[in-house]
Amino acid sequence: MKILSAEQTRAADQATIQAANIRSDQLMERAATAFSEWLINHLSQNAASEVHLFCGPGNNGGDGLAVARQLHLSGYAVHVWLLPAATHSPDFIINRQRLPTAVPCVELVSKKFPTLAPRSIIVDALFGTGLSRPLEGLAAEVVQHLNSSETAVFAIDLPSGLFADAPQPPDSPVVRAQHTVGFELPKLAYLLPQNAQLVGTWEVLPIGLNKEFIHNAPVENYFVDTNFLVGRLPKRPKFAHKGTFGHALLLAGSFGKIGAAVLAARACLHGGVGLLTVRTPAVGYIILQTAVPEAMALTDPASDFITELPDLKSYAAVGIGPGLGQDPATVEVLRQLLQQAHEASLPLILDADALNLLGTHRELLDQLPPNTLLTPHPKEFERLTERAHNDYHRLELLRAFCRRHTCYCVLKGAYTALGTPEGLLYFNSTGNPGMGTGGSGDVLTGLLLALRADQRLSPLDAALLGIFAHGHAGDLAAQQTGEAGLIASDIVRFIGPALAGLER
Ligand SMILES: NC(=O)C1=CN([C@@H]2O[C@H](COP(=O)(O)OP(=O)(O)OC[C@H]3O[C@@H](n4cnc5c(N)ncnc54)[C@H](OP(=O)(O)O)[C@@H]3O)[C@@H](O)[C@H]2O)[C@@H](O)CC1
Ligand SMILES: Nc1ncnc2c1ncn2[C@@H]1O[C@H](COP(=O)(O)OP(=O)(O)O)[C@@H](O)[C@H]1O
Ligand SMILES: [K+]
Repeated sequence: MKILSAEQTRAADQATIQAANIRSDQLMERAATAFSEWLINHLSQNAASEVHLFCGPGNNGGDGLAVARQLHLSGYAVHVWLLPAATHSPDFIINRQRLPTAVPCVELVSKKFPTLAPRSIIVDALFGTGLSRPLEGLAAEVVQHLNSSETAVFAIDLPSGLFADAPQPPDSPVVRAQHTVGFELPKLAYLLPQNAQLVGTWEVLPIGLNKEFIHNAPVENYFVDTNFLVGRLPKRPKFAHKGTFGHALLLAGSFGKIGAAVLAARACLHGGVGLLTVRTPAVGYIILQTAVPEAMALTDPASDFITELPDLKSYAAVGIGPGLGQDPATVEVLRQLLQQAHEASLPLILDADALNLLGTHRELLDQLPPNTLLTPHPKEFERLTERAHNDYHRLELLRAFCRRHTCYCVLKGAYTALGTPEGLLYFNSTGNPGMGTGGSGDVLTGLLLALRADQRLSPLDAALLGIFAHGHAGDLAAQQTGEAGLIASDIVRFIGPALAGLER
């Protein structure tokens, strides 16, 4: 799915109105109906005594008024509270007129805000994508009042005060919603950690926005769901053999961290690689051969760290980093790997300590072969770049980093973001907080290595499929283990089922 800017969302509205030959108030009615149906469905499980709708002067307020009418006609006890304004949008005015007189509708007055009965709910329809500046004055007071009440808030399109695709100044008032319900496509604001307490859980409802407009809209951000990827993983041909799927080399582990190599190796095998060779320090030999008999062990002469780069000529892709440690000899291995992989156009994946080494030896960043895939968590990313002021800034750093180094970079977390050399960002939709557990990232590296070794996949598809399947495997595992009980090995067990759903 594409993520449109606030401006493009308005243009999509207009394109839909023209192409479908409908009036703008008819499109508003669609949006309001979708929201009302969602809310009624939601409330049937959590009975509410009263619904209080707080409506602003624009189309977000117009949506709120249409929802108020629909809920009233469905038998709900509804109260409308209007934010006074000098001007109102035409569709606000139409829906104000359509509001049945039986619905109490009152203008908000400073310091005389309504006290809400227990078990009532709030619908926040003050401001949506048309927010043009931070809230102040009466609007800010209303937001503070809503946030201080114990009542659950359901936001239409955006929690009021939050910009759809830009940061607001620190401490500017924003509604804290339990749920945010948007239309057709997700907004960038939904996906950022800094907005988690404001947006709450979210979903988007289809309202038939013009497909052609969306198809042609140039965007920098995508939201990757099942539909986006399904069919992108090639099936394994009948007469395929292990050579078809590539031979991967994994350099991982150090004394005390051979487990990281084991996890990445298992994930790589479950990711469908044809052959896997693992380079660990000598201390890892018996552990690896015992824990992962399917992998070949190519042990380093040194006991505790990797100190020598093996010959690379048989491999289709190389992954380096999980549990690697940061011994000076390992830096030289990384330096040689970057150089030789560049010469041989060998796909590379860099994770964990390989990234930390890049952070302390920044000159190596200029040696990254084109299309290298890096998988930092935010702290590792900071070591490669700089400290971000906020989540939007971090995403711009990611875009710039990928452009500058012609690389793919996976910024891990909830809604993991993949940056591409073109400066595009792809946000992943799968995964759960149970995956915040040691070794989850090693599993991702192994899986990505398998997909990069498969020559049938582009670098972009390999990365997107790997990130999505990793999160989905975590979700499948959590159904059995619960989130707290989830460990990285559980993710590995579900890689197969997660990939199967994506096959062509
Ligand atoms: N395609 C879709 O997704 C569809 C979207 N739809 C709905 O439309 C919504 C967008 O509506 P919208 O464009 O009218 O903007 P909205 O958010 O109501 O605010 C604009 C008003 O607020 C005012 N204002 C702004 N900032 C302010 C501030 N800080 N403090 C005070 N005032 C401020 C601004 O005035 P001005 O900036 O001109 O001074 C103007 O009066 C969208 O979120 C969704 O709910 C559906 O109906 C149909 C399909
Ligand atoms: N709250 C979350 N929601 C979704 N995915 C998560 C969440 N927390 C962690 N993950 C995923 O788990 C993995 C953790 O990686 P990382 O931090 O490198 O762990 P480790 O270093 O322990 O292996 C990443 O792929 C990340 O996207
Ligand atoms: K709103």
